[in-house]
Formats: sequence, C-alpha cells, structure tokens
Amino acid sequence: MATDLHRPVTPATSADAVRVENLTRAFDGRPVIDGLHLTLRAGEFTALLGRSGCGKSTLLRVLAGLDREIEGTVLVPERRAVAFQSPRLMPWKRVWRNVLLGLPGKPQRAVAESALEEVGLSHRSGAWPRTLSGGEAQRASLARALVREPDLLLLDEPFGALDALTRIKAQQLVAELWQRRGCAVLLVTHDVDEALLLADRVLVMRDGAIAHDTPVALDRPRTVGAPGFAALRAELLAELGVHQPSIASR
Ligand SMILES: Nc1ncnc2c1ncn2[C@@H]1O[C@H](COP(=O)(O)OP(=O)(O)OP(=O)(O)O)[C@@H](O)[C@H]1O
Repeated sequence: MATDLHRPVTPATSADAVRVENLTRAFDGRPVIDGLHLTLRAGEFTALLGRSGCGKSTLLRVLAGLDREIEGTVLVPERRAVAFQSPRLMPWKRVWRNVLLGLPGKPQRAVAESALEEVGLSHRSGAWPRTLSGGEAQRASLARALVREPDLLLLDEPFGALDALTRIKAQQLVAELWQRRGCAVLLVTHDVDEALLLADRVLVMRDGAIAHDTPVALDRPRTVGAPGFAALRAELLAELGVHQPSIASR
C-alpha cells in the first residue's frame, strides 16, 4: 500500500518526531530500502552511517517528502527542512532571497536576516551566491532550512565538500543550532567521528534496513579524545566492515 505523503501526518506519540514502518523503495524492481523500521524522538540528534550506495540519501529524500514512490508507513512532522551537500542556491537570486525561496505567503526580508544572523552570515545577505565561499554557501543553505522552523531537520552530508577547518566550524554551528532550536536532526554522514561528535544516537544502514543502533552517552561538548570515544568508533567502524588492526607490541 502506498503511503500518502502528500498529507504529512503528525506521529501518534508526540515524543516521536518520525515513525517509519516497513518502508520499501525500489528502483527498477531492485529494493534499495527493504522493510525498514525507524523511530526518531523529538529533539533527538541522530546520525546515519552506511556504505556508499546503501540507501541513506534515498531514505532522507523519502523523509523530506521528495520521493513518494514508496510502500509502507512514514509519519513525519509537517514542519521539516532539508539541507544537502551542495547548497543548491539559485544563482540569480541574492542570498536573502534564496533563504526565503519556497516559503508560503510573502515573507519579509527581516525573516531571512534573522536566520542569516543565526548562522553568522548577516554581512553576506545582499550578495550573489557565486561570490560566497563553500562554508558561507553551506551556512546560507542552513539559514534556508531554519526559516522553515523545522521540527525535523534533515542534513545530507552537509559538510562533505568543506575543507577541514570550515568543516569543524560548520559542525559546531549545527550543534549550537540544534541545542537552541530543539528540533530533531537526522544527519547523513560518511564520517564516524563526526557522527560521534554530534549525535545522541548513531544508526548504521545495511541491506536496506537499520542494521545497528548505538546510543552515544558521551558528555557534551565532545572531543575525539574523550574516554569511551575510541571504543564507540571501533564498534561503528566494525559495523561498516572496517576492522582496525591492533598494534603489535614488541
Ligand atoms: N533515481 C534513482 N534511480 C535509480 N536508482 C537510484 C536512484 N536514486 C538512487 N538510486 C540507487 O539507489 C542506491 C542507493 O542510493 P543512495 O543515493 O540512497 O545511496 P547512499 O547510501 O546515499 O550513497 P552515498 O553514500 O554514496 O551517497 C544506489 O544504488 C543508487 O544507484
């Protein structure tokens, strides 16, 4: 039975931001998502890992309502927003107009300015997208997500194309925004450390379903050197099929 994602349904339990039951998505008869179950709690930061091509982006697109050719049940909040690895800004619209793009009604520039201030980009409000650095463009994309006041923020490798320093800053910004806004976040990433630095829970996707679900009970703010970090990293890498050789002692 195809789920009517055209009328997003608020999950039955208000403590849940997302409920997915028995979700299947096939391309040309080949299921990429196959009987997947998933619950995301309101306000929870979840990271989603998995090998390339395992279906992470497909799942995110379904949750965003961008892909409706599915079977199963998908309950998501009405207010949700998505940011992709490539910021997808319209080159012919100034930054603040990009931020307001697609919002219903006639939102005032002040709405965009407020979101741009939140991501530290007020000074580039009137700029053309092509003049932005990679990090600035990604922050503009985050501002565009924030003006939607999402209960669910979907992030598809938003830091993937950034240099190492800009990436750290962008990760810190997302952590701050999440703590301030209190929305549920689902972050797709390839980076195990990034998942462990940011998330309350890390999921690993395999064979079209959630194969592994790890709570991350480390104190915040986190560092890669924190006690317990290395053990969680090793556990997740093993789930991803990467086994770290033990260093032989002499
Ligand atoms: N529109 C489409 N038509 C046909 N096949 C598709 C389509 N979208 C995705 N796929 C296929 O579905 C599989 C999962 O793709 P998806 O982009 O969800 O993987 P992913 O886990 O996000 O990968 P990566 O980590 O490399 O970004 C891939 O084999 C991909 O080729």
